[in-house]
Amino acid sequence: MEMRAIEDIAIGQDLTPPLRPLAFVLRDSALSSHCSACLSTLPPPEFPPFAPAFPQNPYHVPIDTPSPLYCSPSCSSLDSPLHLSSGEPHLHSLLLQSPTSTWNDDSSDLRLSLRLVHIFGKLPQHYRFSPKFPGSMSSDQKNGALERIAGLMTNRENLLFGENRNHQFQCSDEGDNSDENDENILERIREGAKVIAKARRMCLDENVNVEKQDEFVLEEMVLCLVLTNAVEVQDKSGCCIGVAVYETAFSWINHSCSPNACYRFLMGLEDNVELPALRITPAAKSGCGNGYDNGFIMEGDVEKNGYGPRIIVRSIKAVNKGEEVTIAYTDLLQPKEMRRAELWSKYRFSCSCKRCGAMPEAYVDNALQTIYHPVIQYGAVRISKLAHSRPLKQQNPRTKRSKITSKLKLHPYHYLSLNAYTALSSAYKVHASDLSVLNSDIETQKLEAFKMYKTSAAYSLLLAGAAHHLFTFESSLVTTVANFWMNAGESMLNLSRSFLWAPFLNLSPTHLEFLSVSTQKCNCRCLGDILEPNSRNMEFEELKSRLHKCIENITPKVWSMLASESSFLKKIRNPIDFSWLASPEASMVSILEGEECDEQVRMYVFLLSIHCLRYGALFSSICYGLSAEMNCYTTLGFLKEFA
Ligand SMILES: C[S@@+](CC[C@H](N)C(=O)[O-])C[C@H]1O[C@@H](n2cnc3c(N)ncnc32)[C@H](O)[C@@H]1O
Repeated sequence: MEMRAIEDIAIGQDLTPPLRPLAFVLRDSALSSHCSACLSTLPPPEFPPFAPAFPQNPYHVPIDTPSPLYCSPSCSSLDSPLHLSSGEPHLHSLLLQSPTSTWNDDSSDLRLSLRLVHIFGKLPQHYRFSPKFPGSMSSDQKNGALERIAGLMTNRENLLFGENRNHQFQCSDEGDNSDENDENILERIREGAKVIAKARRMCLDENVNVEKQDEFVLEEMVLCLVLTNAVEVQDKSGCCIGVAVYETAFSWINHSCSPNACYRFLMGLEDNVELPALRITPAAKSGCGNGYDNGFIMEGDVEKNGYGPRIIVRSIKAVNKGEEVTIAYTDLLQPKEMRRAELWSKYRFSCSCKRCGAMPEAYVDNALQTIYHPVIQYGAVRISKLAHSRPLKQQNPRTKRSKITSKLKLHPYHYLSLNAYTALSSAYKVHASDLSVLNSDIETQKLEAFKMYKTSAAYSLLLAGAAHHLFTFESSLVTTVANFWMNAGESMLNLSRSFLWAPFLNLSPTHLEFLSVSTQKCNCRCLGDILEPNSRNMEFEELKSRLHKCIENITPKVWSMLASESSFLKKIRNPIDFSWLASPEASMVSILEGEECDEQVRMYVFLLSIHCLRYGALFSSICYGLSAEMNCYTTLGFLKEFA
C-alpha cells in the first residue's frame, strides 16, 4: 500500500489532520521523567522518594513493578486501564528472569505490542487477519503473502523467514556480518514474542507455561507490526521520549531518501480548533485491490486512544495530484550505503528511490563521503574504498601510515565530520554549563566555561553551514537544516548572554539602542519585523536570500573569535562557505586576525545569533508550520522587553 495526494499540494501544507495513535508508550528512559498519558515533563522526583502521587493500582500488580507516573488524576484514569489490562505490569518481572535479554535495554516495543494485542482483540472480525484471530483470512493472507492486522503490515514473513532473508545486501561496510545480524533479529523477535505471550497469560490468569513455537504467531505478528510501523515520538527539543503506532492514514506512507513530506507531533490533551482535511488517499500496489478493501481503518472501527501524541503529516516539497507521498524512515544525512543497510536490517527492503538510483551518484551522497588531500589533490575519494584497500587493512596500527593517507582529511561535508560537529557542540555546551553552575564564583573556571561556550557555538555554526550546503542540492534536508540553524542561533544567543558578557546586555537604557544599532548593521533590514512580529510580509524567497546574505556577511566578522580555542576550528577558514577548500593551500592557513572579544565582535555575535534563529525559523515554518516560526520569537522572547 502507499498514500497518494488527492490534489495538487504546495510546499509547507498539512496533509493530514492531527491523528491520534492507536497505541503509544514512553521509552524506558523517559518513564520516570514524563507523564505516561500526556507526555508532559514531570517535576523532579522528591528526595527521599515517595510513592507516586496518583497511584493507579486497583488490580493486583507485582510489588516490584515500576508503575507509570502521571501528572494528574485525570491522566492516570485515562491511561491506567489500558496499562493494567494489557499485561504490561508483568513484563518487568518476566524480563528480570532473563537478565541477558536484549529487551532489558528498552522494553518499550514489547509494552507497545502488549497494548496493541489487547486493542486488536477488540477489532471487528474483518480486520483481524491473523491465525490467532479466527475469521476472515483470505487465501492470500493464509499463505502469508499479505499479513496485516487492522490494515497494518506486520512484515513478519520478511523479518523472520522471507525468501530474501539472506538477500545479499551489498554493503561494503557491513560486509560479512549480515547473516549474524539476521540471526540476532530472528532470536530477538522470537524471544520478545514469548515474553509478550507470557505477560498476556499472566494478566488473564492463564497457564503461563508457554513453550511451543507455534503458539506465538500472533505475538510475533504484533511485535513485527510494531517494528515495521512504529515511529519515535520526539519532544520539542528533538529528544526521543516514546514510540507510537498510528492508523493506516499514516502507516501506509512509504519511505524515500528524498521524501516530499515530513511529520510532527502535537503533545498534550487539548484539541485543535481548526482541523485540516485528509489530503492523501490509499492506493494499492498492483494486485492488492482497492486500499479500503485492505483494511484502511474507518473512523470508529478501532477503539483508538482518546489521548496521546497526535501526528500531522506535512509537505516539504510541492506534490502533484496522484503523486505518492513519502517520508524518511532513516537519517538522510547518512550516505547511500548506510541508509540502505539500515533500511534492510530494520524493514527488509531495498530502497529504489530517485536519490538511491541516481547515476552518477547524487551529489549529496558523494559529498557525504568526501575526503581530501590538502596539498596534493582535492576531490571525492571514497572512504569505504580506502578502508578496504589492502595496504590499509594489512597495516599494523603501530606502523607509520603511508605519507598519502596520513595527509587525507575528512571533508567538512563528510558524514563523520557532521556527526563529530554535533557531538562536540553538545559536549562543549554541557561541560561549559556544568562548569559555570558548579564554579560560578571562581574566575578562572568562569573563563574556561566561556571558552567552551564559544567552541560549542563554533561547532554548531560549522554544522549548520556544512548541512546547509548539502541542503541546496537535496531540499528534503529542510527539517535537518531548520534544526541546525536554530541550534546555532541559540548557541550564539547564549554566548552573547553569557555572564562574561553580561554587562553588555544588562545596561537597560541601552538595550533598545543596542538592538536598533544591531539591526541597522544589517543593511537589508531582514530583521525589521523582529520588533513587530505581526508585520511579517516579506516573501519567503526574498527573506531567505536576504537572511543568507547577512549571515554570509556577519560570519567572517565573528568566526576567528569563535574558533580561537581549537586548533582544528582555526583551520576552517569559513564555516558556511567552503569554496576556500578548493585551493590547495587554503586549509593550511590559520585565522589570525581579530581574535579579540571586543564590543564590536560581541555585537556581531548577537546579530548573527538572531539571523540564524530567524533563518532556522523560516525553514521550520515549512516543516512544522507557522507555530514553529513563532517559537523563534519565544526563544527571542527576552527581546520583547526591548520593544
Ligand atoms: C510503515 S509500512 C509502509 C506501508 C506499506 N507499504 C504497506 O503496504 O502497508 C513499512 C513497510 O513498507 C514497505 N516499504 C516502505 N517504503 C518502501 C520503499 N521505498 N520501497 C519498498 N518497500 C517499502 C516495507 O516493507 C516496509 O517494511
